[in-house]
Amino acid sequence: MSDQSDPNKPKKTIADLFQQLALAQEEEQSPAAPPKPMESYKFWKTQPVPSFDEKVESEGPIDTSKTPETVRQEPYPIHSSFEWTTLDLESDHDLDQLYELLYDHYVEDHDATFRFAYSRNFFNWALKPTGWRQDWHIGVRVKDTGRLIAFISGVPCDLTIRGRDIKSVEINFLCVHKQLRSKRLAPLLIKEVTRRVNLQNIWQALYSSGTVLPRPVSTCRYGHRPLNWSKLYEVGFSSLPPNETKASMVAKTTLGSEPKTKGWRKMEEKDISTVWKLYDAWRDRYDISQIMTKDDIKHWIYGGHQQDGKVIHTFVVEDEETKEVTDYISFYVLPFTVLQNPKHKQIGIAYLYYYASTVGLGKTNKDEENQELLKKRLKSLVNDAMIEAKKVDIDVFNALSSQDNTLFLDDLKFGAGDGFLNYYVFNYRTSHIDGGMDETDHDFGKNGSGVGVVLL
Ligand SMILES: CCCCCCCCCCCCCC(=O)SCCNC(=O)CCNC(=O)[C@H](O)C(C)(C)COP(=O)(O)OP(=O)(O)OC[C@H]1O[C@@H](n2cnc3c(N)ncnc32)[C@H](O)[C@@H]1OP(=O)(O)O
Repeated sequence: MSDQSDPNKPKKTIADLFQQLALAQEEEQSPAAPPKPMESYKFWKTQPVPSFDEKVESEGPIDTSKTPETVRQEPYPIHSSFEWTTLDLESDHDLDQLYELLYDHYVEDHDATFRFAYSRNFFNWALKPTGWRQDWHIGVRVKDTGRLIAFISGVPCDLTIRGRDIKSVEINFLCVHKQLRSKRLAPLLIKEVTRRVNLQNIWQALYSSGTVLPRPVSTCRYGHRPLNWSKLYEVGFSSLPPNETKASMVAKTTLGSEPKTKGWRKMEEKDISTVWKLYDAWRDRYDISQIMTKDDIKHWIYGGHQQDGKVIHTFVVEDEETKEVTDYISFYVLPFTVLQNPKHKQIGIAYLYYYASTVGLGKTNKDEENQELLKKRLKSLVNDAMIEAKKVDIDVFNALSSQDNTLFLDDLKFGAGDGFLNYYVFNYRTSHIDGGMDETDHDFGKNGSGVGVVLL
């Protein structure tokens, strides 16, 4: 039953829900505290990752001994009732099976009121960027029935970490059917994707998880900004804080109806080169960032062929005199399906994606005067992006404490989430990167972060 039908049941907060959904964690935990000693990580202690207490003397790859020729050439052995499969995301059959697996088994809230509503466009965007490889869309099927019961994916994602360029992949959508949990299938999937990536002479990978594993390079916190408070309240997604009324909450969260930044418009194909230049210069601000080619910008930020505006929405600011693009900002959309609610079927969710502004170019967050200007600029860009999000039926706008987001999260009324998102780099040693939280590790910091990558 949904919260809606039981007036005595406390409503979830947005933070609770995302903690359960996106971060797949049971309870709030301090990002600093490993949940178990290194020795208990039966799988991870065998992998080239730093242990929790290891001091970083010099940054760089951990295991450099292998070559594609010395990598195992055949898939790892798997239980006789299962078989490896490579998903063909061009085929409706495989796309449907992936959708069903993730819909039922990826992440859901505890009383199953909300589910991620993955779309074909979303998979095409997330899993088929420039240079994608079908053999990195790895599934496990039941041999007799062909049913898909597990999945893991890799996509190309070259990185710069503290000035050093690293050929790499991003690993995501690791999922095992609920009835097959705790049977060590996850380590098998991870080893198999590692093997297939290594065969391409790539030895590093970026991934994120709500789960604490050895050892995060950084940890960020989610912020959630209601855009349609009444609807969030009606579906049991938001609670009414003490000393507030429904009307006061609506008033507090209402945005203007039109963007205010002068020269604001939707990104067009002709902007790709300029946005690319902005992206590339901007990422110098961060300790870890993704290297993007012009084609990557076309796919990830412009949205490639998906110009129906369903997944990625990007806006630019064009200087009214020079006609130069000076800023861009983007968000992607991944809604929730609402189950068992008489009034609402879906909640629109947006996630802040990449942005850049000439205001911060060539500057660091040590430059106090520029930080003030940048803060003002980002507040106006994000505010306008949220107005655009509202226009496409987004009900809640999410942003992490990564990038320079802490310059606006509090002022733009993002509430801090309860969960943390940990970032990892496989087979690479690097000292901790600032995740945008303050010294208590619980509130947003004030001066940006070192994390310039956004993972889906
Ligand atoms: C160079 C190329 C390298 C490429 C690879 C880079 C690494 C990529 C790494 C993957 C990045 C994924 C990024 C995302 O997609 S993060 C999203 C993860 N998915 C979900 O949360 C969906 C719901 N949950 C599930 O489907 C399952 O619970 C999963 C599949 C998560 C675990 O299945 P299960 O519950 O049935 O467990 P098991 O018995 O098979 O295995 C237990 C072992 O697995 C370790 N475990 C648990 N959760 C995670 C996790 N999120 N990342 C890495 N390891 C994880 C765990 O500590 C234990 O190891 P150890 O404690 O004994 O040591």
